[in-house]
Amino acid sequence: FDSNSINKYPFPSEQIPRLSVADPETYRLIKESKPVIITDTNLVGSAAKWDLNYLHENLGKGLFYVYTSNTNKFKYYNSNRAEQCKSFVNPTERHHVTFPQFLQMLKRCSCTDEKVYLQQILNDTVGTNIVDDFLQFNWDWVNKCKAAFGWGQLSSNLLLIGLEGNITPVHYDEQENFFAQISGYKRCILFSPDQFDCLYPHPVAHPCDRQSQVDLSNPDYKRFPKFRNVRPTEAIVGPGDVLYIPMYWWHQIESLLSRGLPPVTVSVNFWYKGSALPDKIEYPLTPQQRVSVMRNVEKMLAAALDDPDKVGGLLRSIVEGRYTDHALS
Ligand SMILES: O=C(O)CCC(=O)C(=O)O
Ligand SMILES: [Fe+2]
Repeated sequence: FDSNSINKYPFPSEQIPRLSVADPETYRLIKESKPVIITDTNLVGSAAKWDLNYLHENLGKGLFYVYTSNTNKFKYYNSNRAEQCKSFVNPTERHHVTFPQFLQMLKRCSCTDEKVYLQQILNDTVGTNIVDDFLQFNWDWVNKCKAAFGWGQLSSNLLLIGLEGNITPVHYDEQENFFAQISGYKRCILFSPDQFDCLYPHPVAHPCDRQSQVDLSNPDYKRFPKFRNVRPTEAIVGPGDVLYIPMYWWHQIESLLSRGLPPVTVSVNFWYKGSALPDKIEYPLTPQQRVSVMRNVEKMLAAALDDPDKVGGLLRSIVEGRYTDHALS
């Protein structure tokens, strides 16, 4: 990758450890819900040949979700909620197209400022060669991890084909993630769930639930003063690397400029449901459990008031002058 293409940010960061699949330390970190780059897993080795030509020939006639953006940012939004919310302006446009149509869109990008990003959950419309490659993923290893960490079911594998320079802005997911890089390089900037207050996510009922309101490249410190305290941990993943993104960990993912051709990055993630609650809750709650509690409170209020716009006012009535100035004593 081209190191000149690495964005500069106004915060210091640490490096995510990079460890072998054979190193016991890898599993200690995953057990503690800490990010780690795992090398030599051969998790998606059978997909190393998934370049645009091979995918074109083998992906089949199904339809793919492709997003277009007039900036290089692809902020996720819930399209059902976006439709209900009149004042919301979609940050990207979503298209449902065949793979050849996606290739056309990629070609067109080279002469406009528009960027495209294919993000499609792998399904049974793919051709037999892709099915064979999929079956040769290192299921033995991931299944062992799933069992060892008590994770729930594999919920999906998202295929991501992005253009260099594409950015997925900072957000968190409610699932465990083995993020497998196939081709090209991505910079992954992660923030632990205890930095919730610094990252100011949109309200839970908002179309951009789970996304931070802060633009990392141009933070509005007036609105988001605590963003000054963020301390991420980051790494660059390349072909063959697997990044463990723990549930509720914030992440921003940036496709770096490649020196070679074609200028695309290919990744497949493995999203797993989190582990079941322990029999006995221990206190203090973990930062992850705290986020989960906050989400539930917001959801209950939105449902009870039957109007997400009224949640803020009610929360203010509870808090202001009552929990703001005094300790409980
Ligand atoms: O690779 C990307 O651009 C985003 C991936 C992501 O956010 C995820 O796998 O959870
Ligand atoms: Fe994500």
